[in-house]
Amino acid sequence: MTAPLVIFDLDGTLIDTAPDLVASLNHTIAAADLEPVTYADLTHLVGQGARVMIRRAFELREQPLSDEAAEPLLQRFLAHYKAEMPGASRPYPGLIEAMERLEEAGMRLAVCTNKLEELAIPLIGKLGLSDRFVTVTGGDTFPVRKPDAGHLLGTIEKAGARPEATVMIGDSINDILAARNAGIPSIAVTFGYSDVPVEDLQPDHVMTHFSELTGELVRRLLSRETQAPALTVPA
Ligand SMILES: O=C(O)COP(=O)(O)O
Ligand SMILES: [Mg+2]
Repeated sequence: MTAPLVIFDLDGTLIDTAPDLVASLNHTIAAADLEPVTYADLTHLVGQGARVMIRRAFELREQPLSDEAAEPLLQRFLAHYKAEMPGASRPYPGLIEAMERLEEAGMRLAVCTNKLEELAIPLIGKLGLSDRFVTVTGGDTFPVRKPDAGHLLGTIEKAGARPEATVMIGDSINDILAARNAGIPSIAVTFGYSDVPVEDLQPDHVMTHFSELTGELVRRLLSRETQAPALTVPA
């Protein structure tokens, strides 16, 4: 039997990257004389990677952005973000202990993020987390990205795991929809960058702190089909 796999989203789930995303985005859009964005704005901008984040910032400020103008702005963002990395970004409280618990329970861990690989992989490395994950896939690893099921299924395949034995943990609609599209259980964290209450996304479980993440919880979510008959009311 293959070991269960727990897949984590990155921004807003594993790592609190918001201050650095806001700083690099504001550095980027300042070149086009756009007003800086705030943390509250970020919840509407983040989720589909840097290119989309820049485009959404222009939409927020009701400014046009041509494809030709977007490319140098993306390069400006990447250069700034890479130069500062890891900046103020830190793992969320309790993450390391939670990962250790899952490893001790015989589970394997992976990352599935819409962040570009060239940002995600070094960031995880600089925070000393690389050895924890069997694979890290980014928004540009496959032809599709979250919420497309292909991103999660591709991550599962790279990890040598099976969809039936995988749980997804994330902070946004992209993560919960990707899990639903791939037919795997999802855990939504409340401490990330969702622009709606995560309960509204109807994940299989809601988590307010990593202290709640145990092997027992993962196993319970994986066996939900077998649990379902026990919940039916006898005639
Ligand atoms: O950087 C983004 O826009 C999204 O990244 P995430 O998928 O790790 O949340
Ligand atoms: Mg996220």
